[in-house]
Amino acid sequence: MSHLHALPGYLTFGGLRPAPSADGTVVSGTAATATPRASSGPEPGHAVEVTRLYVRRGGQTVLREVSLQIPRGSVTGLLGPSGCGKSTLIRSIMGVQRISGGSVTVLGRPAGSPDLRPRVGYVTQAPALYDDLTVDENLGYFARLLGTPADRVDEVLETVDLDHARWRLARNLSGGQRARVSLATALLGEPELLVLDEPTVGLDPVLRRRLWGTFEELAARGTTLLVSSHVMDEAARCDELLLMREGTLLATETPQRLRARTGEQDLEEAFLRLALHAERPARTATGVAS
Ligand SMILES: Nc1ncnc2c1ncn2[C@@H]1O[C@H](COP(=O)(O)OP(=O)(O)OP(=O)(O)O)[C@@H](O)[C@H]1O
Repeated sequence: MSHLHALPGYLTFGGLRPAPSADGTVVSGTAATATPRASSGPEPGHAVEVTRLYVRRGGQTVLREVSLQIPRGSVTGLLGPSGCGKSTLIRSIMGVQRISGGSVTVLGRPAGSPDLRPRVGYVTQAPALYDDLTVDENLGYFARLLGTPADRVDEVLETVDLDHARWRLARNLSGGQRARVSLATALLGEPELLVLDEPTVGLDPVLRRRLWGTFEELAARGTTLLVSSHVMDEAARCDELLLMREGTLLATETPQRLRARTGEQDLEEAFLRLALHAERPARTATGVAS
């Protein structure tokens, strides 16, 4: 499973005490001091290009022949059932996963390149916070590292609806609240690519909707977002969908194209239809990866 790298968001390790991840892993290569971008609007080209990616974990091939492109300035949803390989693909994109074949290019550079650190933000499923600091202190600490104006902390706390918990110690927060602080930390700056591994797990529908609104606003300003989820109703909020199953990419579609292609209005039904096609290779539809 994925783990937050040393610091949530896109912060440097230099001279810092790394926050613990769930399994004690401390991963470099995804964090750095970030300067908010002055320009807005997407740059040309793809933010992420994955070509014929293979990954083995625990003696099993968990990603097979995965190829995809993620356009800049979009919200791309990475969807599929639990265990299909979403986190592993994300880890590969972040350059923290050993790969056994293929290539992964991020913002024109090999995944994990040190110079990507200020340009990429990453929030994993396991929030990593400083438990002995309050929410305000956690966010203030990262804001100072980023050189972000102090009032940005107010904004991100409002975005994740945690104003009321501002003065509480991180260790006393619920799991959902901790996840929201982690996300707030990642929102402090403005990375070119923001990768969020199941950011809405455990959140109530109102907050989920608000966060998806935030993702769309960020994309409108030129940020590329890759958001994994196994909740298919979130797929409708995405510009592009990467649909995974059992370590393979079933399809890359917009929600509209997916509905048209399968004849299903409900995206969950559409996904199931694609999955059934994949189980019958002889009848695989055009463009559906085997
Ligand atoms: N550390 C590990 N060692 C061995 N196998 C692993 C490890 N982590 C994950 N796997 C396996 O790799 C496969 C893909 O796991 P991954 O965490 O990428 O799935 P996922 O789609 O993100 O799942 P979820 O939605 O439950 O988070 C699964 O079969 C899982 O059991």
